[in-house]
Amino acid sequence: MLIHKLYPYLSTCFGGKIPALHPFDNIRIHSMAKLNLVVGSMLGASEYVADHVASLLEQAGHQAEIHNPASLARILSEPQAILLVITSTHGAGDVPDNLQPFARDLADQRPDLNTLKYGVIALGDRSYDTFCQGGKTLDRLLAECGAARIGDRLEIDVTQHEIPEDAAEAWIHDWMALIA
Ligand SMILES: Cc1cc2nc3c(=O)[nH]c(=O)nc-3n(C[C@H](O)[C@H](O)[C@H](O)COP(=O)(O)O)c2cc1C
Repeated sequence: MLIHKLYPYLSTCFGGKIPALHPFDNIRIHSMAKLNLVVGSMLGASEYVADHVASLLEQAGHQAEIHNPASLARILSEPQAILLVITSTHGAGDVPDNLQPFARDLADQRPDLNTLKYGVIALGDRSYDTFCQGGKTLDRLLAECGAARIGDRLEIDVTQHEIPEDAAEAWIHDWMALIA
């Protein structure tokens, strides 16, 4: 707020050519969010991405909690929190084993998720016909239950990104602007 104290003096020095300041011009206002990061991983790559994304979210002032394995009941208990699914694909387009109970409960229970907002980071290998199918399946299930996706789904081709965290980092900065 020092600039506001100095404004009359500076304005005089520069012949009154400094534009008037709004009292809140030097205060950045953005809201902080609680995010639940739900992880699907067999070999660890998606877990590394989740850890990295969680620390970037926290550096930006948000609250990030990693759920691995995730419980649908626990996620439903915080409908105001934003859900971020970070999952790979295994088998022939399958959701990783640790995320299967969550996906199965969503498919069976079909909860009303009209107030839930979510994002998806999908890891996969483009040489499979079922590229990123795990992430696509979670995306479809959440949308079918009425949840609203924020931004586009990120699909990381691990054959093109030796360090998937780098692709996630580039994406999360834009995505954070959408949740602020
Ligand atoms: C046995 C096996 C099956 C896979 N099946 C698919 C697939 O169907 N679609 C796809 O996009 N990627 C597939 N992948 C690639 C993985 O999704 C990719 O390696 C990912 O980085 C693994 O992440 P994770 O370590 O978090 O499990 C498969 C990988 C393995 C080892």
